[in-house]
Amino acid sequence: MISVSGLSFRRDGGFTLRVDSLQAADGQVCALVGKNGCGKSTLLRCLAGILPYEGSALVDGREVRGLGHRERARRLAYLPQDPGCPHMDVRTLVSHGRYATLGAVRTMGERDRALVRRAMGLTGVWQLRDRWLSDVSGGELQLAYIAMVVAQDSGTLLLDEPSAHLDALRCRELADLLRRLAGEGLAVVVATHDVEAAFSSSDQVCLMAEGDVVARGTPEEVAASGRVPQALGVGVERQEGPGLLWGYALTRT
Ligand SMILES: Nc1ncnc2c1ncn2[C@@H]1O[C@H](COP(=O)(O)OP(=O)(O)OP(=O)(O)O)[C@@H](O)[C@H]1O
Repeated sequence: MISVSGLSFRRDGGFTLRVDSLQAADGQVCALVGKNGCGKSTLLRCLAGILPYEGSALVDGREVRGLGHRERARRLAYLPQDPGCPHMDVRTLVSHGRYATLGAVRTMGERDRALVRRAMGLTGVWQLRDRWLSDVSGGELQLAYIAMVVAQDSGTLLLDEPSAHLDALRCRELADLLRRLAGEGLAVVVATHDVEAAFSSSDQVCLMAEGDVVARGTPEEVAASGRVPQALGVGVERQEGPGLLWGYALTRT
């Protein structure tokens, strides 16, 4: 669980992130949405303990910046926007999700191997497990990274643009996976430009603009807030009917 109060972070260039209050409860998916440069990644990096924020960001009631590396990895799994393409195969990358919790010898036990297998199964990369990362597609690489943070088996997932390279069907499958993980008790915070998915498949939407949270609540509340067109440059509208992929669609403002 994540609980933010009075958090701020100021960059040298003048950008300031200000989040008065934000809760991401266990069992819930919280989506951060907003235009390029509004501060989604900056907020996630603060929550991950990477940026030196002021104010408070608690994970499971403990201040993030005060946590040691292992304790943080046990409680939080963070997937950055562009994690890179290291020289290793898919299975090794996914296994990295376990490393922070291994002992000094760094040997995986049966539970670790089971978590890695399960994460590869859930994300659909099991059949790619022996492929080099340089030899998989952009979307497959993205899924391998998602498997890595799922394998970490922490209570909170912080995901920065996890659907960025995924095709339309896999975006839907990812949304279902995040819901499933939340159903298992995880708190999931996801920064995304997939606005339809964010509104259709999250418990809470956090709408950001220029470093501020301008609306926060259930998708229905945020959609009805009147703040979406200015913050996103597009509107969102509930849609109903058989065969639709998402419950919300984008509209022109
Ligand atoms: N390393 C950095 N040094 C200086 N300024 C930065 C750095 N990273 C981001 N910024 C600036 O901080 C602001 C917020 O950036 P951030 O990456 O948090 O936005 P974002 O909402 O995640 O954007 P996007 O949707 O494009 O990924 C922007 O003005 C950006 O230019």
